Amino acid sequence: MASFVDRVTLHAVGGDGGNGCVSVHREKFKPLGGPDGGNGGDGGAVILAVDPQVTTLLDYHHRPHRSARSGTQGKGDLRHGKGGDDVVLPVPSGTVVRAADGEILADLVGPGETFVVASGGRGGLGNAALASQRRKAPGFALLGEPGEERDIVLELKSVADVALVGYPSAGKSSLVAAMSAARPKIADYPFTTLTPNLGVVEAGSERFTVADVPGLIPGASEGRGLGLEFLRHIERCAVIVHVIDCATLEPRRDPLTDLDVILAELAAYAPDLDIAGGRTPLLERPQLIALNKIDVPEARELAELVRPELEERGYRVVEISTASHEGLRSLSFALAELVTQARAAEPTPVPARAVLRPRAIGERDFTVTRRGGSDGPYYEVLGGKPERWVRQTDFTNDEAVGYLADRLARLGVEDELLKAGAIAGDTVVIGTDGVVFDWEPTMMTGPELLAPRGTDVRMDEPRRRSRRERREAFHERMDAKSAAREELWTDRERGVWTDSAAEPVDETAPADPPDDGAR
Ligand SMILES: Nc1nc2c(ncn2[C@@H]2O[C@H](COP(=O)(O)OP(=O)(O)OP(=O)(O)O)[C@@H](O)[C@H]2O)c(=O)[nH]1
Ligand SMILES: [Mg+2]
Repeated sequence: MASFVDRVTLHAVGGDGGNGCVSVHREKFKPLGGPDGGNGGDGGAVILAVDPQVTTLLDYHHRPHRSARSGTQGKGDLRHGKGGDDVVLPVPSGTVVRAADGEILADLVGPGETFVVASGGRGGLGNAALASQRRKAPGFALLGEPGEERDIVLELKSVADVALVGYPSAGKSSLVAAMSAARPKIADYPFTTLTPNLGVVEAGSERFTVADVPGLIPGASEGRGLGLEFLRHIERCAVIVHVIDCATLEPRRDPLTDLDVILAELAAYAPDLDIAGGRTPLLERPQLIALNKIDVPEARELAELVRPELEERGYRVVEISTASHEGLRSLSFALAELVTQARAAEPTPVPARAVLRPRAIGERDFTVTRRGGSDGPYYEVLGGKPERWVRQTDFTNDEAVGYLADRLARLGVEDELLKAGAIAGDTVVIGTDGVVFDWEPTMMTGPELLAPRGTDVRMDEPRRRSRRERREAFHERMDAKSAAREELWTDRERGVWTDSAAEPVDETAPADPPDDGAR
């Protein structure tokens, strides 16, 4: 028996970005040729795309690891690296993408819908691209970033207007085959159908899709007989048709009990409320009963027997035979009517798309947090740019490390570190992967540490004091001087004379702190 697959875990890895190149132009009689290292190519991404031709996730069950190619390195003479090609994985419409923890990342409904599972790393800039007025010949290049790596769960929830539900072998697949051009597998053993078969039905001017859900058995809502997997497919269908086998010879089964069993299962199943079309409880959707196999005489008798009772319960009942095609016409017109009503009630029964979470962290922002570690406090810097820049840095190259420091300072990371209370020598961790630094502020002199970057207390003109203030200061100095002198004389009289007392107060002390070579 083929394995039942409409839920798979996919491991996707984006391609790495190629490294930038460090190179200097060489030409005869041109000694200073300038930098000409090319950029690395970007890595390819792994992308899911809805493809109407694809109906199952079976491929990903067989090959769950998918990765895109890396970009190549830049080369001298301004040759840029080649980008890695994206890997586009076709998935059926109705594929729900979840993170490993179950959170819904995307709901892919309708052709052309895409979702980037793992983006490729950016290529690093070569030294030509890093050259600027200030830095004419960079002796370094940026590293390519590693590609993103992500595990996701793909789940197929079929998208159709009508879902056919019922016991195994009730004739659901036969009905799809009889009403549409679809040719599903039909056999007289239970669970022939493992993934839904989709067919397009035309009734007059109406067109709608019908899906046969794999057979349901008692306990399906608790997971018996893969029931939960099967029930999932009904979530998005607007109309439900109960296909009931009137010719079954199994003991303890008759149309009425069969219906009750299935209804109980549908009632017990609580669908996801966060996907497209999953908002109405299953049993509140329009339903119709198809009593099947009336080409068998006993079945026709039974159908006629139970029909009034079902109608009494409020159901619309159609007697059909997928073998003789009896009743199929009236069934498809009845369905067309229900589908039209459902579409009118909810203008978009299947919303084109619901990507429920926008992509990752904002690029501009970063945070600096002081944390207590086992060996003393450290400062954690998180944010798209700082983390990316660290990944791009070749730490064996001092110039590259200096460039990183400049970039971080320009972004304001140093200011924030100062504000958070960091001092030189403190441990700074950038990114969740934890690249650890002993922080050395780019300028190490005193005043800069006391004031934010770009402001230097030494540059601040001291305020010119008012005449009164100056006079007061003068008097203060004079008072101090005479007091000191008096003290000196009294000390002399007592016969104590010390060198230090000889210089009581330095009158010439400037108002500003002395420039004692702090630079
Ligand atoms: N006589 C008769 N046999 C039918 C009719 N419809 C289906 N069958 C038979 O019933 C058996 C089961 O049919 P399927 O269409 O595979 O049933 P199913 O409901 O899709 O079954 P699962 O996929 O196992 O859930 C097959 O042997 C069919 O030939 C009918 O109208 N009359
Ligand atoms: Mg079937």
